[in-house]
Amino acid sequence: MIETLIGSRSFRGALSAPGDKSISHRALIFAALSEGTCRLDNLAPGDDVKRTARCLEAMGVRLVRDGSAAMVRGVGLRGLASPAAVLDCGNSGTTMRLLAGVIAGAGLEAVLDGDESLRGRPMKRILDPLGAMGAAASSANGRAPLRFAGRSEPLGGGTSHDLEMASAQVKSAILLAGLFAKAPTRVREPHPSRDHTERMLSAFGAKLRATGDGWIELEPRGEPLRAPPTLSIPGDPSSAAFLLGAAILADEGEVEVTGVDANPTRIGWLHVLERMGAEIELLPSGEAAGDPVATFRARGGARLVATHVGPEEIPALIDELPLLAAIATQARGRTVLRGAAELRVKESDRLARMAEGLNRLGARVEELPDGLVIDGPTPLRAADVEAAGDHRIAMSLAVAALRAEGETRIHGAEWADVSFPGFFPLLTRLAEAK
Ligand SMILES: O=C(O)C1=C[C@@H](OP(=O)(O)O)[C@@H](O)[C@H](O)C1
Ligand SMILES: C=C(OP(=O)(O)O)C(=O)O
Repeated sequence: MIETLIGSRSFRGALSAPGDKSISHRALIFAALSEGTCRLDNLAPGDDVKRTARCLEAMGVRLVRDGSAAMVRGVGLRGLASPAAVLDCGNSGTTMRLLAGVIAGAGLEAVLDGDESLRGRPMKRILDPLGAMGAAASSANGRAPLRFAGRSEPLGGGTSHDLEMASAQVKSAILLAGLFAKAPTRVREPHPSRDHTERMLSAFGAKLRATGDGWIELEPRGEPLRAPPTLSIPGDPSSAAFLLGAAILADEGEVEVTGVDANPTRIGWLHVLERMGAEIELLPSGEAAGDPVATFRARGGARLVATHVGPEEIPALIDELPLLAAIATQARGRTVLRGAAELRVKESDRLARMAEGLNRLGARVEELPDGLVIDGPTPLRAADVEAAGDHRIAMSLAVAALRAEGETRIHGAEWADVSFPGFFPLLTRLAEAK
């Protein structure tokens, strides 16, 4: 599907963000592994989270959806059944990697598969630690489909995993498998990645502790996990970022997004934008699902300056880096984004796709093996650009397109539905608002 966007000087509106994708996946999984019924409100609307829900159903979890809410009847740590058919994770890396941990821990016989993009993404990073924990997980080439042979004995546990890379998905796969093990599981990463799994494990009654030197230790437990009767998912900062970014690039207008998750492991991009001189603020407004929540406000018209982003900052802005690249085209000076080689193995090669798309729009972007160099500001002009089967690329190029003179055509715009259904009509409405 092609979406046409007309360059606009203003961008304004007040809204709430759709439910957070990362927290939604985990809320479904933890509710499924608990005993009792849990109502989840404001689940993320995109296709990725629907995949997790359907896979859990295929493993015997009763789930009744009602719009953005769902009632989940948990089956407990021993109640999952081996699925009769291949589990289709679609485009969702989080679904595949987190469920791999659950399946390995529960000793189910299962096959996890996905679409062409997901079949191209590296899975050895979870197969190796799960194998070290005793799971019989295999794959022909370190990629999906992933096969799990069933086992009747619980995992032994007692393993320590000192990860080479910061990855919430790898950390979560290990901790989820560790929930079923007989002895404690320890994991450590070089920089902190999003900590939703840790927060939720503790909230559901698991025994998790952080040792002073960066290790997280999960103790096995005799008692079942306990879900709260209701859990309200906060808004997704990674979705809100696109609307705030569009406001920052506009000459005038203001966008306010309420109820957004403000977990520090998710909002590194906000600090980078502040450093670039953007007018953006965060007004704390409470808590949801154990995370701080805030209203985020951004205004157009500020003169942006270039910045450097290094490896230690990447985990807290990993999904927003394409957006930051789009914004950097309008900043004075040379922006250098480094330590982001991981972007090459997301839904697409996000470094290559952003360099290509932004250069087509008239920007000056060069690729590095692990990042991008962007010289700005450059006036952007309309062009035909490609989402390349990647929701974040579709939305980042859309934000740049609003800054371009003329009508930009975004091919494959429907991919935005993976995390933010309704994004394009919303973006157009805010760009046209008086
Ligand atoms: O755990 C999660 O919910 C996610 C972790 C990140 O991936 P990695 O753990 O592979 O960095 C992120 O890119 C993805 O969108 C969601
Ligand atoms: C990388 C992403 O998701 P996943 O890894 O779950 O496919 C994303 O949402 O940008």
